[in-house]
Amino acid sequence: MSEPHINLRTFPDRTALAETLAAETADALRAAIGTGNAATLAVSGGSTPKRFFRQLSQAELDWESVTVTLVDERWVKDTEDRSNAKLVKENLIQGRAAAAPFVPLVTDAGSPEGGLMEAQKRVADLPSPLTVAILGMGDDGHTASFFPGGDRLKDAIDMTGKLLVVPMRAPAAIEPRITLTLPVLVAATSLALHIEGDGKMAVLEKALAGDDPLEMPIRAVIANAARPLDVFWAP
Ligand SMILES: O=C1O[C@H](COP(=O)(O)O)[C@@H](O)[C@H](O)[C@H]1O
Repeated sequence: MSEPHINLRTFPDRTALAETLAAETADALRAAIGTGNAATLAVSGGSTPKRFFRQLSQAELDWESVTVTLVDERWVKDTEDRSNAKLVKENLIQGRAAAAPFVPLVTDAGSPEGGLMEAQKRVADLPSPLTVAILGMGDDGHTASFFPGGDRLKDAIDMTGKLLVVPMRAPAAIEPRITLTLPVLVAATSLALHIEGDGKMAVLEKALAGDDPLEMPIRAVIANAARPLDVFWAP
C-alpha cells in the first residue's frame, strides 16, 4: 500500500463516536430515502457496535424504508448470544427503528454451505448497492468474516468474483460463518470502519504498514475502497 488509504476520525470517547456515527449513518439513509429509493444498512456484530446501535435506533427517519442486514454472521440460531442477528435485534431494531425490516444471513439449513443459495438470494433481493455498510475489525485484522486462514478467504476478497456471500471457516472464527463479499461491501455508497481502544489502533497501524490481505484481511478493504476508508476510532 503506497499511501494510507484511510480517513482517520478520532473521538474523545466512545459515546461521542457513537453519536457522530449514528448521526451520519442516519443522514446517509435519509438522503437515499429522499431520492425515492429504499435504503439498505449492513452492520457488523461482535462487541463493538452496541453503543452505536442504541444511538442509531433513536434516529428520526422513515425506518420502514430502511432494510437492515449484517455484513457477516456466525452460523448459530438467532436466540444464541453469539448471534450477530440477536445483537442487532436487541439493540438496533428497537424504539423508532423497530419498524425496519431485517434480513438475516442465517437460514434454516444446518451449515452456511447448505444455506448459501438462500442467503445469496436474500442479498441479491436487497436494494443495491448498500446505502451504508459499517465494518468492525478483530485483533487479528479480520473484518466482516474475512479471517486470516479462512477456507474461502480468497473467494471472499476476490474483486472479480460474482458471489455476494461466501461461507467461511477459520481456526479463529469459532463457528462456521457467512459473509458478504468484498465487492458488495466496497460498492456501498457509504463505507466505514468502527474500532475502539488502543489495541485496535495498533492492529490498524500494523495493517497499514503491510500489504498482504491474506495475512490481515482488513487490508483488502482499505486497498479496494472507492475512497479513503472512513475509520471511526475512540480510545
Ligand atoms: O466476529 C466478529 O468480529 C468482528 C470484530 O468484533 P469485535 O468484537 O472485535 O468488535 C466483527 O466486526 C464481525 O462482525 C463479527 O462477526
